[in-house]
Amino acid sequence: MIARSPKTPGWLDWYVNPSTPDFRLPPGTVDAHCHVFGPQAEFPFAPERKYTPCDASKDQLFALRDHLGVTRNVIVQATCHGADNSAMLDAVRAAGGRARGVATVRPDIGESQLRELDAAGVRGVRFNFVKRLVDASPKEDLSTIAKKIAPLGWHVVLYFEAADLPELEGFFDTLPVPLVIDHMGRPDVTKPVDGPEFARFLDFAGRNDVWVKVSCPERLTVTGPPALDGQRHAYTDVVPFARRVVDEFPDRVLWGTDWPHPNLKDHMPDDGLLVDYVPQVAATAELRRKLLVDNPMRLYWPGETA
Ligand SMILES: O=C(O)c1cc(C(=O)O)oc(=O)c1
Repeated sequence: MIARSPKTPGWLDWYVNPSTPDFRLPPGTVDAHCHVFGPQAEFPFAPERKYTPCDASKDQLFALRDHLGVTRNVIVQATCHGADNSAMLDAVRAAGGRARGVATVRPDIGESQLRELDAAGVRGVRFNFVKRLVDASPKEDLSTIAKKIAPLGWHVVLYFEAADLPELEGFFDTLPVPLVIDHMGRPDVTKPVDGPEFARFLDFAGRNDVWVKVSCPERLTVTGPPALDGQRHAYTDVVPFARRVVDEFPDRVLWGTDWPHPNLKDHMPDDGLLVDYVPQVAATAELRRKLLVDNPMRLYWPGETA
């Protein structure tokens, strides 16, 4: 019997019964950033984790996928599972080709283990620099991992805060694989969209083989509103930032729900509203097709048709 840990105080569970979005996702849409948590009784959380979440199982993720009209998922290893990828892999395998995974691995991982992950559907590893989520990994270890995954054609998913980009950028430039940036590099949306901090991010994102997820308006918003109670156009302060990224890099942007939304303390988004956010940031049908279908297919299912 596995001892169950209580949730982190103040933890908000994912939104039950999300609304049906007004915006209909195009067929073949990929939710390119979501997670599973446990269930804890089957897949215990890592001892080194910084939070203990609620359970968020693969079946609950697949139910959300079907409700929203999503076709495929990219399931990103959540930090609460450390480098034990079992829950993520179990979900990817169960999706029968309709999911890919992004793993967390240690630098001593062997080639055969990497090949096993690849066969299961993993296409990248995640490097996390957000201090409230992980203890810092030595850069040499991350470089070792990047070198090991390069022959598989994988990429590195980077999660960092905008304020840390100047210090990290030089290191990112040394990584020999495509880079995928979580949550738009977490801009401070109280700063101007044409100000120096976001300009620096756009400059970095403009390099070859850098992809950007225009995800997590619910996490980046300052003014909100939380957009419950029938509001359909939520998170308006984040829209100009995401729109700018979509307009500048239409062929290298990705969208995801971030379900089950770890560590949100003030409100839990209705995932239906996160779908209705899409047409606000991708203004034309062509931009939306690239963001939702063509780009993630090229990165995660190359050679397959949506
Ligand atoms: O901002 C966060 O708290 C967060 C955490 C995790 C994780 O714990 O893996 O993933 C995310 O995409 C976002």
